[in-house]
Amino acid sequence: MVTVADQLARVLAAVVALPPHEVALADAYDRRLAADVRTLVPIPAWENSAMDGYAVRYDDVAHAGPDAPVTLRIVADLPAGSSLDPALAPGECARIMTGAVLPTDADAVVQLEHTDRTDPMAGVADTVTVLRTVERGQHLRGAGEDLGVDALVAAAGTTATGTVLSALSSAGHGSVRVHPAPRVTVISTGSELVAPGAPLRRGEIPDSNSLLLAGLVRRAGGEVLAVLRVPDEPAALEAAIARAGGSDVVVLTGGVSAGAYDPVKQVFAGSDDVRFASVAMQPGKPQAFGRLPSGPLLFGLPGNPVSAWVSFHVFVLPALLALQGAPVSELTVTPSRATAGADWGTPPGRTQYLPARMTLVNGSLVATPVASRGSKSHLVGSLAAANGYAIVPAEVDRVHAGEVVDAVVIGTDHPLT
Ligand SMILES: Nc1nc2c(c(=O)[nH]1)N[C@H]1C(S)=C(S)[C@@H](COP(=O)(O)OP(=O)(O)OC[C@H]3O[C@@H](n4cnc5c(N)ncnc54)[C@H](O)[C@@H]3O)O[C@H]1N2
Ligand code: MOO
Repeated sequence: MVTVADQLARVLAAVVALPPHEVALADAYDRRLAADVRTLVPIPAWENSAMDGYAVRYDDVAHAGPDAPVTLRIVADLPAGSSLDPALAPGECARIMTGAVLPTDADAVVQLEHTDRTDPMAGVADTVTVLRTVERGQHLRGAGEDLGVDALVAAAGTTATGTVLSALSSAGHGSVRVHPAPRVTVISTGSELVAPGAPLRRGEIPDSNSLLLAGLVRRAGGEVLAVLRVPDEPAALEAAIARAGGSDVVVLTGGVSAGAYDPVKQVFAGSDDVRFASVAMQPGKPQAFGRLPSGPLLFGLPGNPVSAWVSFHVFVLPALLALQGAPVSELTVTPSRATAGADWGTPPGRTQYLPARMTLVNGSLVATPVASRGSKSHLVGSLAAANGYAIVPAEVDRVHAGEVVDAVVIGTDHPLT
């Protein structure tokens, strides 16, 4: 048997990030940046007002107060977006709105509540009386006070969230180079599989892996090109694989162990392209991985649903992230320490990946098996409650409630509570 680390190393050695392309910011959501992005314009772009009020010369209002009101002549009105730069002589000011560029001659803003013109809808008067003094520079937002020109906004590998894209747009960018979404074909093999909801004849079961894997692929940033279901016949599998030629990744389930009708084994027997491995993990022992001559990476995951779920997180997810340009540091998860919420048994000689409900109890992580029968690979019903998994070393025979274990929070399925 090979170790999980060796199998993952084999997978990652075969993956290079997909070639980047330039897309409009609005089309970049959830993609990874292909290069560091720096500011083209400062943020803020202009020195501007933080308040609705009056742009003044500080010296005019330095001594203003309730007992010493200062009346100024209003010579301009500056809404946000105005390109005007009115000259202000001593005793003059401009009405200004939040976000409008400060006139070159002004060096402070008096908010309108501190004048006798408190009604913003009343139109611009000829004069305004300032009833309170300000600091020099008060209510100004300096050009570049957040980020100057040529400052780093987001590093290569960052995911383009709405937050990141808003920063890139503010930095003067309209488009950005990103790695595309990996295109993935999901293939379920098994003559026992029928469409969800179809009545079951003796021996048949619903094909649940198709939905499982298509969902996980999308969550991981992949684009699901096709979801195919094929019987345990090599010719049918070969036809499905031929259809998947335009994909970056093919994820197959089933047919990778020792069964008499396991088509994946039959199709790739003796192939240099796709290799089979017994990995020292439970679930997830039988694995196939390689690159098809037509280009796509191929993952042959065990058909048992929990095995497929675990195998996805351990091997396919890191590959999908690497294809999208995620930094190396994100490709291997560093488990958290969690307290076991119950006793459970573990398999001999294999690292256990136990689907768990992760919760926070008094601020500390607790990992509780989602199935009373532990990590058995067919327990697909209880998998719906999992939001993480515990990782138990091969040499541990049994986990007792209260012991500390390694665990990974997947998090997005059920928030930690
Ligand atoms: N003699 C041996 N038998 C098995 C071994 C072994 O080493 N020697 N390994 C066992 C382990 S461990 C696993 S895991 C499974 C993996 O089997 P396969 O990948 O060949 O998968 P299948 O036999 O096709 O199916 C296994 C199981 O999963 C169900 N299944 C398959 N596809 C789906 C699907 N799309 N949706 C829902 N359920 C699915 C299938 O009906 C089987 O019950 O092999 C063990 N056997
Ligand atoms: O390794 Mo299998 O994946 O135990 O069920």
